[in-house]
Amino acid sequence: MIKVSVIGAHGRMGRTVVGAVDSADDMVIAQQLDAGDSFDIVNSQNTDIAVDFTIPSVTLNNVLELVKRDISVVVGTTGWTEEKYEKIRTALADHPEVGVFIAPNFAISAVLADYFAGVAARYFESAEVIELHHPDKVDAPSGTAIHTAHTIADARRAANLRGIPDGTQNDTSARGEVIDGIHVHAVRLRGLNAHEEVLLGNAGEQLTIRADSFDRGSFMPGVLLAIRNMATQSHPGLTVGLDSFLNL
Ligand SMILES: NC(=O)C1=CN([C@@H]2O[C@H](COP(=O)(O)OP(=O)(O)OC[C@H]3O[C@@H](n4cnc5c(N)ncnc54)[C@H](OP(=O)(O)O)[C@@H]3O)[C@@H](O)[C@H]2O)C=CC1
Ligand SMILES: O=C(O)C1=N[C@H](C(=O)O)C[C@H](O)C1
Repeated sequence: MIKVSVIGAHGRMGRTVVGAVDSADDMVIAQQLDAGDSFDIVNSQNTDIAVDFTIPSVTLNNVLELVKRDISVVVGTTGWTEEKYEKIRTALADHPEVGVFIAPNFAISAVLADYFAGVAARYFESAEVIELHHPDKVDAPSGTAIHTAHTIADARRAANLRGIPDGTQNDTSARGEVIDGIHVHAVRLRGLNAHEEVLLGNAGEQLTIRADSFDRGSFMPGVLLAIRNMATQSHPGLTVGLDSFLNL
């Protein structure tokens, strides 16, 4: 049995992960931690894999605490930057057996939308990303949309595409946040869960790639896949993105 400790266990995703692990034949819940709880109850004897679904401002420290305890981690929390990844790589250098896996999105629909956006982006003059979420989300734009913007930008660079046409001359705040040259727009609406649209345009044509997660159960197959891969295969170091485990 894979012993799984959940950090952020009382949150929306944490509760869903606890339920999914409880229902899995090959896993058992070890410890459940939430805000204010000490990491001292988590150790490499009682925990094979820790799963972190907390908040962007604390997740790096949580991961560093777990690495220090020689525990591999699956992370779904958002808010990651290259600087934060580097801090994890540095910490992992002293723990060569330990792995940290971070996924901006565990839903297969979102992972494929990001992948398809990377395939399509080189063929279109214009590209923009719209993410739509429940209004209780603390960060904007979503981690997924930031990742997709970088995917599109990488594809455009590889294809030597020029800048995206945009004649806007007045205050550009209505044009969303520009991430790696790609405009990203965030909608918060009661009734929504997690949704993303990638709009790609040429003269006279448009391709829309859309992924919808209607409930948090959509993330669970990906979370369980990541736990199993991290527990049963050797994945030392830092791995980012569920596509790493999907043979795309
Ligand atoms: N990768 C993916 O597929 C997905 C990622 N997410 C991301 O996961 C994260 C969590 O989302 P969600 O569950 O909706 O958020 P919630 O706010 O519902 O849950 C976060 C939980 O973490 C707790 N928490 C806060 N600080 C700490 C700490 N230092 N140690 C342990 N627990 C702490 C919070 O407690 P308290 O409320 O008391 O502060 C809360 O219970 C977000 O970043 C979200 O974007 C969400 C869905 C899918
Ligand atoms: O907060 C959420 O709900 C979600 N957060 C992640 C993100 O910011 O991309 C993943 C998914 O969109 C749900």
